[in-house]
Amino acid sequence: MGGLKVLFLLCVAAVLVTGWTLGSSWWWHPCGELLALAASLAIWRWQSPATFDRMIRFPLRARWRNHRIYDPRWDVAMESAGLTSGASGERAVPRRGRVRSSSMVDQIHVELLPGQTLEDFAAVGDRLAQTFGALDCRIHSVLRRPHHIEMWLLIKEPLEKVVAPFPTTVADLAIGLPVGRVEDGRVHRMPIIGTHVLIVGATGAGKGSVLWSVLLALQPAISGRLVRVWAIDPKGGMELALGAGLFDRFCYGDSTEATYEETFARLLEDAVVIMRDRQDRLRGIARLHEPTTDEPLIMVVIDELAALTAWVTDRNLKRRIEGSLGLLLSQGRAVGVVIMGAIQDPRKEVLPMRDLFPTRITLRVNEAEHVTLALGPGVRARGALADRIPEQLPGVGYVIVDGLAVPRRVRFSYVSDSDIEAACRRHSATLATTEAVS
Ligand SMILES: Nc1ncnc2c1ncn2[C@@H]1O[C@H](COP(=O)(O)OP(=O)(O)OP(=O)(O)O)[C@@H](O)[C@H]1O
Repeated sequence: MGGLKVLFLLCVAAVLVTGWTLGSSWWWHPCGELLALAASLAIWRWQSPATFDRMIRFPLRARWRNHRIYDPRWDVAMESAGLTSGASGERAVPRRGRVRSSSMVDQIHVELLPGQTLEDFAAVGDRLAQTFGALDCRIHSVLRRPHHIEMWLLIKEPLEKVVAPFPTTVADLAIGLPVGRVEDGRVHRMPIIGTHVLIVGATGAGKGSVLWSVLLALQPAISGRLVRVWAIDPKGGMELALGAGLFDRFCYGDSTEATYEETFARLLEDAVVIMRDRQDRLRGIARLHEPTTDEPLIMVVIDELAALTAWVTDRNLKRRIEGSLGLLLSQGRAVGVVIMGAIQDPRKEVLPMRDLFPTRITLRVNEAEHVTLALGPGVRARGALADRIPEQLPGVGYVIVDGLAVPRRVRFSYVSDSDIEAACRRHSATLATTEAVS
């Protein structure tokens, strides 16, 4: 902020000095001042576009849009969306507060009328967007103000740009891995310790990019031996094989093995053994396991969960796999044995234990019902319209975040093959250095 103040003072000084030096005649004075002001603003914008936008461009834009769009259309919009109350003539209209703008979104603070809820606004989001000429209208709750909401009117699709992977360090493991961009421009951090992650999405929705965003972000912790990844890729290794160098164990359903599901069952059973062992040692000592090099976090990554829960034909194997998965999902996270799995079809008959995943991400799905199945009842009504994500936006999805009533829309990083290869190289280099030192 210090730099900003200096910049601002420099601009003011430039205006005064130029105005004073050029203003030798009565008409030059205002012209000189104006010219100097314009020049100062141009320099400001050139030198620090982010602060210029935040302090000058966006506040002016908010005022302009409020004056041109929201002021004249507000009452009509509320009336036509059925958000007013009382008899005609003395209609009560929800009060509009401050408007904030960015280049993509207008955010309007609204005070609810007695008896109104956030869901009332979310249910008519389409109408509000249409009336205000926006692409979409999303409703957010306001922290510690249960009678207020924030309307987000999307002027441009904020998640259109592909997101590059974020650089990470071992410290990110504790604070949440940076894996995507939220529609308000912030970085989305995903907690990994103490949770299981379920990724739901139709084919081509970008489930692979979520898996890889997490794995890539974990690379420093994997290289630091704080995390060990056990990967299962039932699609013959097509999705995960490129990053096999990062994994401690990798099962991919080798076609030469008649019962390759046996290897999946064994991997899960081994994870259960570690879980049991840790339970015995941690009982009465700690309630949540903290990863160390001696006791790392074990993350079991499963690319297509349905191949383990629904498509296994051998009854005995199916029972073994389901038994282990159930145990890991219900007891593993406290002792540092967690699961991250992707699936296309979230129905109960395909994934009976889906409610045991505390972190759930829904990318584009084909049916509205899949949103409710994946994220829980009422979440779609609060804005998680995953069935309406266009096919042109792979990697975009909704995430439920602890403490937020409204689902968060995120675009996950796009991880290319060369990003994965580079992560494997970094990992090998770190291991080689560690071995050379010890
Ligand atoms: N985050 C992203 N940003 C930009 N493009 C992406 C992103 N994620 C995926 N894509 C694009 O979408 C395509 C499909 O992605 P991906 O293979 O990850 O989908 P999927 O859900 O795993 O599909 P399937 O279930 O068929 O394996 C990719 O080839 C990639 O080009």
